[in-house]
Amino acid sequence: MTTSIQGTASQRHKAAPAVLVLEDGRIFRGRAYGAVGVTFGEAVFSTGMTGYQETLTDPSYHRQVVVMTAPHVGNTGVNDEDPESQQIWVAGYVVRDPARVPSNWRSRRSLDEELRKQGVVGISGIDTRALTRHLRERGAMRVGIFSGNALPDEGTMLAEVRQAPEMKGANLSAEVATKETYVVPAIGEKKFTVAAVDLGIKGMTPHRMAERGIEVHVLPAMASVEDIYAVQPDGVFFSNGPGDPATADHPVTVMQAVLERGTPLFGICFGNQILGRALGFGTYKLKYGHRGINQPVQDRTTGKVEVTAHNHGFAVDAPLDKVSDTPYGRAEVSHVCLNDSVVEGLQLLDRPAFSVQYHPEAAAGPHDAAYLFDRFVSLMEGQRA
Ligand SMILES: NC(=O)CC[C@H](N)C(=O)O
Repeated sequence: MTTSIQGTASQRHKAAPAVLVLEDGRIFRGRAYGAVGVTFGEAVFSTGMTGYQETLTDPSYHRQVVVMTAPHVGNTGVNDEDPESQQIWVAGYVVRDPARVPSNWRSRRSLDEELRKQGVVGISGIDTRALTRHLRERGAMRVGIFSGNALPDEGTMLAEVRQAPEMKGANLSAEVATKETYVVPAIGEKKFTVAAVDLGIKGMTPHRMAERGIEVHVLPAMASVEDIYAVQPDGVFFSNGPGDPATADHPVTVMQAVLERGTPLFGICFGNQILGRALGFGTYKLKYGHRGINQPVQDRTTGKVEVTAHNHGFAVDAPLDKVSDTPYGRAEVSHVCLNDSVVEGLQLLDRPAFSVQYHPEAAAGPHDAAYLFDRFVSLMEGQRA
């Protein structure tokens, strides 16, 4: 144990210098954390104090550099049970004060080690509170992290950041989704079959369905309507995922065909934005998004407030105060964020379809919204009755 403490401390002492450069010219200097190198992405902040493994492995974070507002990160190390996908997806990782000694009965290795193993460039030792306040004031923006002993001058780094692609207009689902269909079997007795379109799905989502007796066929992002109906689904699901929903034309068209047929439909996060578009609403980029595990959302059908996990930078532009007429019948905003009145859920009144912008699978996060998976089951039961 003593050796590992000394080892970690001396490694950190020796960590190469690192610089974080925002596209508006603001610069933070710290030390390399994880892999040494260069990375670019969209700078976003997450306020979750726990669940860093789930955050890092959520495919929706593809091409984003995540700033953790919690000052201590890595305290419980890295285990083999909590990842939400096969790899870390964040483009870069920004922490204030990494754990010197990870400690947890499930821990297999340190977070620093895992980031290095997976080639994820990070930075530590910077004022993440100041950085977060900056992003709140100026909005999410492009960022670069540069680490190593021979760094380019500031002007060169800034020019490189400004050449990196923006999140607005990015079409990324196919880069993270499965290439082949796979099946997550029902736990216990099988009651339903669901076709889940993988736009960047988190592992906990099919698991939450499997727990309810659903056999989940996870299909690639570019799956066709025929591919979906080939599995004879009782319901169709559209997952979370990275990128700008305004670019996701293929899933929108596919979803419209599902709505047309009246198959029970459920969407989470990107899936909610796809439903918004399928109904004819627009989407827009939020100034700095919602990312964390304690966002208050009101379910407008019951009036109940739930504390929920979020990870979204875009939102649906639908009217809060009226029922809308759409090509698939009447639709309404079912959930709303109590911090800023952003649309957090949609439901159709004449067809069995609904979606939420946040994460009822709760990985990580509170379980307040688990009832939404039961609502999906009720829709499928209703269709059979
Ligand atoms: N978690 C998600 O599905 C995110 C959806 C979309 N990429 C956004 O940022 O809003």
